Amino acid sequence: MKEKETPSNFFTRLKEGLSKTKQGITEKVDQIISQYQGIDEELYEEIEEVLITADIGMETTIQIIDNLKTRVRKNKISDPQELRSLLKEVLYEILKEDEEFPIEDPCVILIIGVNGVGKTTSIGKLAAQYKSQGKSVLLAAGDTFRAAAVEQLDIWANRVGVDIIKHKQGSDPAAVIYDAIQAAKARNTDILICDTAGRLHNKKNLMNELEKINRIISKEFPESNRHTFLVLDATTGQNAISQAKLFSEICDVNGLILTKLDGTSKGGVILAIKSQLNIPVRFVGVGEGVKDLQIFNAEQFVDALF
Ligand SMILES: Nc1nc2c(ncn2[C@@H]2O[C@H](COP(=O)(O)OP(=O)(O)OP(=O)(O)O)[C@@H](O)[C@H]2O)c(=O)[nH]1
Repeated sequence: MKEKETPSNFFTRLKEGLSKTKQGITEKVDQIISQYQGIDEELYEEIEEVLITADIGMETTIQIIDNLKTRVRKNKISDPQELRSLLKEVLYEILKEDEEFPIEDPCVILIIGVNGVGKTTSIGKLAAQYKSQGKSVLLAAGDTFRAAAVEQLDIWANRVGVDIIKHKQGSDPAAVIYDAIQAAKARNTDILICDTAGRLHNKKNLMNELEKINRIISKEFPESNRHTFLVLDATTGQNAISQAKLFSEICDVNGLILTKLDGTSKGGVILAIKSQLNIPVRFVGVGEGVKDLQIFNAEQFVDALF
């Protein structure tokens, strides 16, 4: 029997996916707190160490500790046990979303990111989600560089039951996007999701390629709503931040998909990403299953951690 998707099993999957990050942050903080009778500088230092080792990064950790201290002072708190809920508040403040995130049809979503971060899988999962919401979805196999990329996307298209526009390996990605746009317009497709190659070591080429693709979308599909989502692999920790910085220099990234949060204790990197780069996290990947890509919700995320 097919499992029915309810908010509670959605949250359970998020919670399970974040269990290692929880062990690395919250459970360690709990252990430390339990050893203290009062709040002093040593306690803050121990918490600071936990946050840094959980890949939250120095800058963001300092910000968190400062906020924590301010709240302790303001609320005249002396019991270390109360630090827990204050820390939860501080993390929520960093992660909370203030923008709405509408996907209005027709829409073109460009998926960018280096190889192996989970681009193809995320495209498949997104396609499945939108399809289940009754949207028509078309995929464009714009990663013509890597041998198996088109094949992999094709497998996802079949699995999900959506159409795909593909050319031979080595062909011009911009030509694939051009054809996909014509097909999307002719078929009245709601959402066109485009894969791209992630050759970050060749920054100039990548920049040219993305510029060309963007020019084609602007010219051929000006009426479309556009999103560029950068896919980052949470298991790479601080490396994910460098990738985000580099990609934002190359093009306008207006959303992040943070994958593989399950199986890593480095999920704290999401806090560094949110506070250091001004790019909203839109989706989080918490498993390999088709339903394991969730719209990011700060409140749920923090609840799952505590
Ligand atoms: N555990 C887990 N695995 C994931 C998640 N997202 C993707 N993966 C796995 O990560 C691996 C790489 O994913 P791909 O989608 O092939 O990555 P890609 O970025 O498209 O890579 P290239 O096609 O090489 O550019 C696959 O084995 C996926 O199943 C996730 O959220 N959790």
